[in-house]
Amino acid sequence: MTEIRWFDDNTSLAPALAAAVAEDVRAALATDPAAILAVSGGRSPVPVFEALREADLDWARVIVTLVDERWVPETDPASNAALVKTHLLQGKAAAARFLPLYTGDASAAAAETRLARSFAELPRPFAALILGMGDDGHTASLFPASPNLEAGLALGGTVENTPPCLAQVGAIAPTERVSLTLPWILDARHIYLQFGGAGKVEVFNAALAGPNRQYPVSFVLAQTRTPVTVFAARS
Ligand SMILES: O=C(O)[C@H](O)[C@@H](O)[C@H](O)[C@H](O)COP(=O)(O)O
Repeated sequence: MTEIRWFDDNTSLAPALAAAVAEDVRAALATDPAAILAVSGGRSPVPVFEALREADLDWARVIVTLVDERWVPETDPASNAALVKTHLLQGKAAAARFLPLYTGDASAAAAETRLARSFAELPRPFAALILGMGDDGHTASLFPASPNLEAGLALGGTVENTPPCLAQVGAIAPTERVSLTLPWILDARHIYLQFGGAGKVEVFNAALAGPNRQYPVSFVLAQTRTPVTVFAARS
């Protein structure tokens, strides 16, 4: 269920990934009143966002949300919401509705119930979901160092018995994060995993070997429920 598409660099990868995601959203809008797109933060998605925002879609029927968030307000440079608003929700895509994860609660843990209510109202599944991957094999904010990684992976869990969002603390000091849990990540018609650089290629190959808590992304690659297309840049 995992296809791998190789590119020389992120510059050549970005338009191809944007086109694939746009096609998934378009297909969802052809049958459903709204399409939900979940995206990751970090540096890699920026050129993808800037290509995707120009896609000819009925953006007014698209809901964009995040796969994870650092627990900071949008005024903070670490905010994924700010990244998405700056690079994706511009131009044609400005018409989309945005569902942030940062709620202003004192902590991500305090916001979990509120976030569960927001996600319960979303039509499912996600039309498309874009994941990144860190040098340590993390994806979303499911870090090997997270003390509650097991709760985030919720192996064997379903969207019915697993909260959509869980705080991930202690993984990245000093910022607490909130992450979609794995069952909710997998509740998508199509998952895209994007990464680049020789170091990450090595981590990716290790994660391909099979499910391994040392590389949380491996649980996305090992599952057979949701199609995964990897967009990998060699440099
Ligand atoms: O909030 C985040 O930082 C992301 O969701 C995170 O999981 C990201 O996808 C990876 O860390 C890769 O980040 P880069 O694209 O910057 O390498």
